[in-house]
Amino acid sequence: MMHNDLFENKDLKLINLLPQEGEVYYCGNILDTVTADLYLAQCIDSLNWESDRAFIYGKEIITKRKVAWYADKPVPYKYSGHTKVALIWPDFLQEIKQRVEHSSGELFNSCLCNFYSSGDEGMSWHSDGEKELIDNGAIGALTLGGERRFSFKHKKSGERVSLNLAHGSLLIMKSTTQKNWLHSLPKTKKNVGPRVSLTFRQMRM
Ligand SMILES: O=C(O)CCC(=O)C(=O)O
Ligand SMILES: [Fe+2]
Repeated sequence: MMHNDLFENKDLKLINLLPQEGEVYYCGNILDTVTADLYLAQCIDSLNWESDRAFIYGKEIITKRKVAWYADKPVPYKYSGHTKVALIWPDFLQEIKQRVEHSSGELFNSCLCNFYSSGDEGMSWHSDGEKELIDNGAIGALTLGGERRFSFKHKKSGERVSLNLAHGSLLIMKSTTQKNWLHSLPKTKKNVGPRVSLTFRQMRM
């Protein structure tokens, strides 16, 4: 049995962490530690990790963070100014997707996977509003590995909201969150272990 099912367990009401113009829910752990450890090892060993390329002030850089992208079909997807083609789900990733769908009450057809090998890697302020994504579609982000801080910043007011993302936990961003808020995974000097995030998405396809 999973404990934090958003919609199955009517007693457990999740609170919207954003004060305005968006919806973010932290479900806490949806996987027990043993399962989360196993999935982390499988992700690190068998996902098709590649360095990401990004444009910073017009200059192309290769990120230390690695990414891999999976979907129901081999659809092209523009990310950081580059076009990638999605790979088809390995069985264990499909299994994780079903758990995330069950806990969030949402359906997903793609997943951008991120691998941060240490606290020296992070993700700077951005929102996930690519045109390939369904407008106001939900994103379900499962964390595996080292606990990290995650922050939101309102695009106009600069107002901030932060939380920690635990091993095996699920964060849901939905509604107008991407339109009105930026998010980031700050680097940290703390000695944190490797972290994988599986960000399940709803694409037009
Ligand atoms: O690693 C995370 O938790 C967030 C990653 C993220 O924001 C993204 O993939 O767009
Ligand atoms: Fe993001």
